[in-house]
Amino acid sequence: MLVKDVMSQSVTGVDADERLADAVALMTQQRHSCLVVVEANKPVGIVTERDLAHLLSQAFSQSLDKDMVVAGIMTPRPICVSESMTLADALALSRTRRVRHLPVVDDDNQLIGLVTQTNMVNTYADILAEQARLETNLEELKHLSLEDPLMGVGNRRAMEVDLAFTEADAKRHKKSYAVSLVDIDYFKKYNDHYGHQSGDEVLRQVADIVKATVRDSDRVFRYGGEEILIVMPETDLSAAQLCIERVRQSLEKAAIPHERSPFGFLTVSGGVAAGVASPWAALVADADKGLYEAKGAGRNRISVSD
Ligand SMILES: Nc1nc2c(ncn2[C@@H]2O[C@H](COP(=O)(O)OP(=O)(O)OP(=O)(O)O)[C@@H](O)[C@H]2O)c(=O)[nH]1
Repeated sequence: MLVKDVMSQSVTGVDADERLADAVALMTQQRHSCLVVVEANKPVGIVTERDLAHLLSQAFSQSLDKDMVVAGIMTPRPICVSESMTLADALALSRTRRVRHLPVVDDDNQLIGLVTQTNMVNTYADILAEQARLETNLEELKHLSLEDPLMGVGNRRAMEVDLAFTEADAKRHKKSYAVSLVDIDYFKKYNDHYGHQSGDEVLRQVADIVKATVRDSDRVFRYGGEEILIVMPETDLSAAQLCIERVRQSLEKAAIPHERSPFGFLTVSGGVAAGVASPWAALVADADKGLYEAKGAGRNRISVSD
């Protein structure tokens, strides 16, 4: 935000030898809080309400000279700024130099506007209000977001929407759909041994391998923690088992070192379930049972719950 974005171009420039009475009349008429005194339109002074108040206080003690000229009360050498100065710098200047009015000049020092402290503070208040509004929007957007930022796959909310759609579609077309839960083996030990940050990196790596292995029509979601859920539309149980077995083998081939696993590298276990008219929550529960059995049977394998 620059000075030119907030400055007022309605600024009263007066000659230093203009009659003060006329200048003040002009100021009142135009409802300006200051006059910038110019010589060939170059600011040479400034008369503010404060100067007039000072004059008024003198008027109580002595009679006013009716022919007094503007130069008689102006503050000489006003602090001028260029229109390309940032608002923050202009505000800082007005605060440190204790001036509330900054004439704005061009490269030739010609008066082109005026920026006041009130202008600037009001604009900042507007910016802060706008910022607060944008932050609220961002929070809402994050909430509405459908992607898990760590794994770069769909989040649980996206998963539920997708599963409901896939279930309805399978029922309508009387075609089987399948789900699988895939879980990294000994992941707690991985975190403990390599650190949580490496754990995060490996989660993304595993998600990438899963995405690259399944069919384009299959969809991958983070179910929670280190568990991944795969939705396979138009897929029966045996085809789903083959697909998830390929995922397991892809992980084996990637041979990501895991010193604390008895396999020596990172492995996954999986459970698979399929059905035509089954509610998706029932299929996910069956896949979870299969996963539990695969873990119990020694890990690095795929199971189907009976
Ligand atoms: N780095 C990292 N770790 C996570 C994240 N989410 C969950 N975890 C960790 O994943 C680990 C899961 O541990 P467990 O449920 O005991 O499973 P496990 O150690 O893989 O054991 P098994 O599944 O039985 O082979 C916990 O230590 C969690 O802290 C995450 O986003 N990042």
